Amino acid sequence: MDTELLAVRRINAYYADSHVLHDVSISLKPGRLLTLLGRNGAGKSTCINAIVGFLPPRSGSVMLDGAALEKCSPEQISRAGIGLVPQGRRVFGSLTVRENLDVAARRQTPAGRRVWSREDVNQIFPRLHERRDQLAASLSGGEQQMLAIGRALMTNPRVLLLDEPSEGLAPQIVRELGNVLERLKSEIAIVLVEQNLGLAMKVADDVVLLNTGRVVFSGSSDDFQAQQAQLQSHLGVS
Ligand SMILES: Nc1ncnc2c1ncn2[C@@H]1O[C@H](COP(=O)(O)OP(=O)(O)OP(=O)(O)O)[C@@H](O)[C@H]1O
Repeated sequence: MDTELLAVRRINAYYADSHVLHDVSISLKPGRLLTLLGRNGAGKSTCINAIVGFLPPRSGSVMLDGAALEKCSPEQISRAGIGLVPQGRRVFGSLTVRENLDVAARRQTPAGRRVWSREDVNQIFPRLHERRDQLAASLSGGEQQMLAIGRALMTNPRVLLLDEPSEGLAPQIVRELGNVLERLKSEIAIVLVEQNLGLAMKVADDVVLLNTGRVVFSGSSDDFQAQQAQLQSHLGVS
C-alpha cells in the first residue's frame, strides 16, 4: 500500500504574531511509523497541535485519506480518525483505569474502520487489566503512559500521534514502550514525537527533523542514520 494516509502539506502556524511553523510537510503511509525529531522548541508539539486542530494552520493543508481537515474542529478531527496521546499523558486521575478506557470509547465508528474494545487494549497492556479498578492517579508513570495510549486506541483512530511518550520514564519502561510501538505499528500508522533518539531509531520507518519550525530532513530512517553526522547539530542531546 503506497497511498498516503496522512498528508500535511506546507503548513504555517503562528502563536499570535509569532510564526512558528514554516511550510512544514509530513507524509505518512499506512502501517508506518514516522518520528518527528528536533531539539527543544523546534516546533514538534506545535506541529501535533496543528494537525489535531488545537492550533489551526494559517496556510497549508492537512489531509487524512484525501479528506481535508485543516479547517475542522479538534472533535471533528478526532472523529475522522486522528488519535492523540498528549504530552504529559493527561489521564483522568480520579477515574479508574477501566473508566478511563470506557469514557474514551467511540459509540459510532464508520464502517471499515478497526474498532478497539477494552479487551483488545488489555491484550496489548496486560498490566492495565491487572490494575483495572485502580485510580489512574495511583499508577506509575509508565502505566499512565500505557493508559494514555489505550485511551487513544479506544477512539478507533486510523493514525495515532504520540507526543514525547518516553518523557520521564525509566530506561526499562522506555524499552517496554518501544516493544509496544513495534507491535502497534503493524496495526496503525503512527507519528511519534521523541527526544529519545534511541527509542525513535528503534521503531521508526521514516524521519522528519525540524529546526526552528522548518523541515531540515525528511526521509527514511536508514537515510537519516546514514546522514546523522551531518544532521547532528539539529538534534538535541539524547
Ligand atoms: N502557547 C505558546 N505561545 C507562544 N509560543 C509558544 C507556545 N507554545 C510554544 N511556543 C513556542 O513555539 C516554538 C515551538 O515550540 P514547541 O513546543 O512546538 O517545540 P517542541 O519541539 O515541541 O519542543 P519541546 O521538545 O521542548 O516540547 C518555541 O519557540 C516555543 O517557545
